[in-house]
Amino acid sequence: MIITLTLNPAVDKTIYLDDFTKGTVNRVQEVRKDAGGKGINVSKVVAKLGGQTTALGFLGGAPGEFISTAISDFNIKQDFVHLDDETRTNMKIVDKSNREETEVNEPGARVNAQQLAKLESKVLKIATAEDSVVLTGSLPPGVPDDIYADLINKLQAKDIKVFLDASGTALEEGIKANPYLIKPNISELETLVDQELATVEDMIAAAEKLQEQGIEIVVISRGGEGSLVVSKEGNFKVIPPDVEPNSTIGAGDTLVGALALKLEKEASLKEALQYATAASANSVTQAGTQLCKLDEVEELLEEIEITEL
Ligand SMILES: Nc1ncnc2c1ncn2[C@@H]1O[C@H](COP(=O)(O)OP(=O)(O)O)[C@@H](O)[C@H]1O
Ligand SMILES: O=P(O)(O)OC[C@H]1O[C@](O)(COP(=O)(O)O)[C@@H](O)[C@@H]1O
Repeated sequence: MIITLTLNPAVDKTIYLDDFTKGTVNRVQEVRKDAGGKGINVSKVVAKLGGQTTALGFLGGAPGEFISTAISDFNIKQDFVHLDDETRTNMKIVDKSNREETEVNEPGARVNAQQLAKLESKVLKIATAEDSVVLTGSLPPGVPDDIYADLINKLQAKDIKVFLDASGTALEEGIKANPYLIKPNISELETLVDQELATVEDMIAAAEKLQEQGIEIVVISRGGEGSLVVSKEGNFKVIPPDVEPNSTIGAGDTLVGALALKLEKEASLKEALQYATAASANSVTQAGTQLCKLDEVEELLEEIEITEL
């Protein structure tokens, strides 16, 4: 089973308008609300692709209830710690005139030490060596920067595979515990290695350093250009098909969720990359944070190009 941990869930409110202009009144044409936050999206992807998943994390107030109800419709098991403060709402602005996306993410509901300890004991109790755990997303106020490193150490001591997708200090601290797989995008990787990465060679070299340190698989996501992957099974360049984008929010979570699902089912890394790239390409064609659809993902499989580097 794929267990996800979302310390900072969000209701994703996506608004669509023409010619979004800062510093003036903008009139919205369409609005949609989705249950979001990185781990919750990963669970949605796993469930949509037919896998078993449990979502853990913190939820609070009416937005928390919205998320809980929405994900129960997706056949996702859930075991959240409830907070007094409200779960955040993140605004996603899609300008239809140029397809530009602007994200405005709130800091999230504050978590205290007792609530964090309760969540930590849940994940350590539920997860077994047959499971993979996905730790992902920003840290809400009150959570220490080394939380992911601490959890990775404890979970990996139980032979559990841990996937980490985070940014900034949470990622920098988290990789010290050498998770099984990380999925930085280019800017996250540049911050991590403190270096501009202009070419594919630079990106691969940066990922190889992380792999030598002990991370088994480094997937560098590159938006519409696909991904570069460094692993013991080889290094790969993966190119998605051209698709008509609607909202790219959640594409990274889709890549991670589909990879976790396929790798758990003992697909080769190359097969898992093909499937996850089809899933994330399909995800960008859907409105808001709806993510992918199984039948449409299967239709895209033959269009994925994978080259061994
Ligand atoms: N415009 C696009 N067309 C096709 N696939 C895309 C597009 N944008 C993103 N993807 C797929 O989604 C993956 C993750 O997207 P990316 O934007 O890099 O992640 P993140 O949202 O984490 O920054 C990419 O590696 C790619 O496979
Ligand atoms: O925890 P963060 O970094 O603020 O990100 C949360 C946001 O990221 C998302 O999970 C989307 O992430 P990706 O576009 O990177 O896949 C949204 O659902 C959510 O609003």
